[in-house]
Amino acid sequence: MKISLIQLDIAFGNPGANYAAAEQLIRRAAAAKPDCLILPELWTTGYDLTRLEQIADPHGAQTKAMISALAREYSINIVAGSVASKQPAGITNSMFVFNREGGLAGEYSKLHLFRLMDEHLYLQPGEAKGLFTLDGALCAGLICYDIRFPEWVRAHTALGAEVLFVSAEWPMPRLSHWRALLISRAIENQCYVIACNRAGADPANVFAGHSMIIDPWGDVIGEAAESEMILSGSIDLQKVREVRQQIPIFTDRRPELYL
Ligand SMILES: O=C(O)CCC(=O)C(=O)O
Repeated sequence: MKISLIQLDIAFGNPGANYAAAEQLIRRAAAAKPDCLILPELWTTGYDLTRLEQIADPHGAQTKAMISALAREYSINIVAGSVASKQPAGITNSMFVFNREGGLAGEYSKLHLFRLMDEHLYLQPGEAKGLFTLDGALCAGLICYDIRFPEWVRAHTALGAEVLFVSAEWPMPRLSHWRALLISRAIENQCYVIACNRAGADPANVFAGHSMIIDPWGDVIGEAAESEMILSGSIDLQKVREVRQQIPIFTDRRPELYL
């Protein structure tokens, strides 16, 4: 499975510019015929939280229409990062996943809102897991701060997820945490981690880039620099099965004693 990560530099509070830039990069990445693309977190608005009421995508409709059409046109799977999606009960930070036919394969709303960046004041948290299937592989979607919660990640891999797709707007000052947390999640869950961060800066933060592809042994098989770019790499699900057989942690774990 060939994956491309679109490490977009997001225009602050400007959905029009971001839809156009993302479409251009998706078309460029799709020309190389990957099996799957992934975008970063909140890629239509960035962290312009105080204006989300005006700029969030109602029901994610514009995002879904654009990504579904591109997935179908190129016959690729697209993990559409996350966008601010305006629902009757509030605004969620939601990931939409489309399959090669352009059908909605999954939907996940960020469960852990990041207080340090005031997310809890403007967003409603999700309440459900982010499992979905792409080309027969069971995958999980996670959003940024979620990777600091190993028990949440395990809730997905204990059900069989073999690939974790992480979309993020992770700031530069904690780049060392980003790398260590992602590598740890890959090692302890013996799965692939495909983590797409944004590039660039907004009025409050400089973001780290460094999108990563990590294999089930914890080896980094691809890592972006800081600026806007497309990172590509291949994953082989057989490797997940081999590592899980070699060190059978899912057989040896004793969850009944962990509470
Ligand atoms: O956990 C962190 O350090 C960064 C999290 C974050 O930026 C986010 O969830 O948006």
